[in-house]
Amino acid sequence: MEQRNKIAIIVAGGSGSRMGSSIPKQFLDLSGKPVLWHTVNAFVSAFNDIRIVLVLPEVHFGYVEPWLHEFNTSANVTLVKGGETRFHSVRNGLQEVKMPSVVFVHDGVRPLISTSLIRTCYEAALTKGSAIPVIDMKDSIRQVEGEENKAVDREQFKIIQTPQTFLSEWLLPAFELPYDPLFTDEATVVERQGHRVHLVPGEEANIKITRPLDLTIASALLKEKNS
Ligand SMILES: Nc1ccn([C@@H]2O[C@H](COP(=O)(O)OP(=O)(O)OP(=O)(O)O)[C@@H](O)[C@H]2O)c(=O)n1
Ligand SMILES: C[C@](O)(CO)[C@H](O)COP(=O)(O)O
Repeated sequence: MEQRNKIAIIVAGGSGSRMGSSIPKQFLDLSGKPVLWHTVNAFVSAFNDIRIVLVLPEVHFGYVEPWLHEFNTSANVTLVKGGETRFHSVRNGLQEVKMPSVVFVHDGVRPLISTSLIRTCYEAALTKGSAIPVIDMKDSIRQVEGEENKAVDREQFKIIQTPQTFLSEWLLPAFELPYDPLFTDEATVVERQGHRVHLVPGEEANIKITRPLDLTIASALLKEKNS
């Protein structure tokens, strides 16, 4: 199979308002290392020829410099300034994609991503153009409209994860579209450009650290993973 350059855009440009911590959640401690360290480590462990683009608020560049050298030996890590929304942070990161590549876009706050899911996304994107990890819903869901609410069939819905992975020739033109608040992930942007996105099975453990409880869960999952 054809091989491609691999580039991971890890977005960590948010402020973590739902976490409510004094420093953004991507820099909080998770089992002795910053959350973001675990995320970068997963990509570097998946491929030894991957390039990492780390998108951060400029004021926080100093937070990663103490440990970045650990990864700069095996991977080439570039720091890029974050944007106003996740979409703008991804767009800033994409400026670094200058050659035909498979591009992973991953939330910096999903530190439990496995190397096998990263590799699966790469292979699927090579053949299908894109790979979007999804998991099933396990709760019942209801649609709320004003004062009314009604049950809906959860089999018709999936929970969307990252890394959302694409051939660069799909992703780069899509990110020239004007921003729309509905662009909460890359699949939505690429779909707006006219592509059908390809879903792959995600992982229950690939949680997004959003609120304080998620950090407790991530810590337990990491202990189990490393035991
Ligand atoms: N302007 C932004 C906003 C978000 N992100 C990143 O996108 C990922 C998913 O976003 P989310 O969990 O919503 O993070 P925050 O925006 O930081 O959190 P909150 O919405 O609670 O403020 C995170 O890794 C976050 O750092 C980013 O790079 N740039
Ligand atoms: C990209 C994402 O993680 C897929 O589930 C999600 O859309 C990010 O949403 P957020 O509101 O920025 O946390």
